[in-house]
Amino acid sequence: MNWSSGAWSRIEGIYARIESMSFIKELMAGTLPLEKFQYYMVQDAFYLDQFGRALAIIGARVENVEDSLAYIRFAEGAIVVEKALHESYFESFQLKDKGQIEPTCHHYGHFLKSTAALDGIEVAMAAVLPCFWIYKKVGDYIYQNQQSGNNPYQKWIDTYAGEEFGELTQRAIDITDNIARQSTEKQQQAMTEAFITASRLEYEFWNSAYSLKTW
Ligand SMILES: Cc1ncc(CO)c(N)n1
Repeated sequence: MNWSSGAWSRIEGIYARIESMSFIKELMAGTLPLEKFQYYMVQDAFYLDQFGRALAIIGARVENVEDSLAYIRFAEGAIVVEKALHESYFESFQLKDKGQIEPTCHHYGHFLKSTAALDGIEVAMAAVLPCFWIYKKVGDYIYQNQQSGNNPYQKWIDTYAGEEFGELTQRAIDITDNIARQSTEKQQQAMTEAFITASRLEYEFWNSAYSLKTW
């Protein structure tokens, strides 16, 4: 069995809780209060900056040149492509100022950056994987189950349910599985721990937006 299949089986409970979160249900129905989506967008702009940097660090550290290129491209994608999505949202939802980074985003972003910089490269890859994989799953879940054809958050849904994001996700899974095959049992366990932590933080990220959590 691939490392990723075993790791995903460890977060099935967390993932099931994500699908049933109020934030996700209301995003899918298009009824999520604008204030909560705005909070999410502002925090996600801070998040993507940190995620992009974590990916760039992995790209710089990984030995295989093809893998290095893949992570450098993921970093570019996180910063450029998603920023464009945010900028259009900042415009259409009248978000003027950048706001400030709140506790959950701060925690998650710094977890990713410190793991990418200081832990083994295999652990760093495992830590960033839920960012791809959970969003892909959630994007597909919403896309397949939504009822209303007139959703103000449709662009967000289409980005993550789209084929392009699916391809990036699969590439990240494959590279991480490949690294896992070259790792010891102990390293693989550390990978799984980091994968679980990041998945918990994905849950908390949406949860904090729903409750508008501040310092
Ligand atoms: C919190 C979070 N995780 C993952 C993604 C997808 O890259 C995102 N935009 N935001």
